[in-house]
Amino acid sequence: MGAPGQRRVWVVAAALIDADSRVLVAQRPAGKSLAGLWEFPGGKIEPGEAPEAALVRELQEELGIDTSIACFAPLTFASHAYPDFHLVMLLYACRKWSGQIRSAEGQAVRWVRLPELYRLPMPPADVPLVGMLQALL
Ligand SMILES: Nc1nc2c([nH]c(=O)n2[C@@H]2O[C@H](COP(=O)(O)OP(=O)(O)OP(=O)(O)O)[C@@H](O)[C@H]2O)c(=O)[nH]1
Repeated sequence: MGAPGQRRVWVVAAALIDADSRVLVAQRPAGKSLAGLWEFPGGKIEPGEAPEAALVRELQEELGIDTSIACFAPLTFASHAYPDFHLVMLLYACRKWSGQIRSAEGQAVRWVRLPELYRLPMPPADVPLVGMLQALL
């Protein structure tokens, strides 16, 4: 459990799923926390922002795609104590978007099948989420 009074950080992320049941992951860039690990695209919810609105914004900023609230199905969440903050991350499944996926912020992105996702190094908060994704696919 997180220490009492530990900073809580709210994050939204998407498991983008293509027609071949592959999932998109992005690599955290050098210089950031958890650099080199593969994560679901997304980011922090801003104060006063609805989670789904934050996800629409993050997917546009990071991948250049357009989504809407109707595209997101709640999948699962992570609640994980990092040394300096407690992460609560809402993960949505998304099979529908418009526009061509491109890495707008220079992150490496990859489409992976489930067995490969189990092998990729991911942030510790993400590890339990992969099993939930497997149940969906
Ligand atoms: N987008 C995303 N963030 C994740 C995942 N797993 C996970 O632990 N996180 C954490 O959630 C936070 C997301 O913040 P962010 O993406 O908006 O900001 P950031 O890279 O600048 O993070 P930083 O402030 O830690 O450097 C980061 O601390 C990141 O390490 C994930 O699968 N996707």
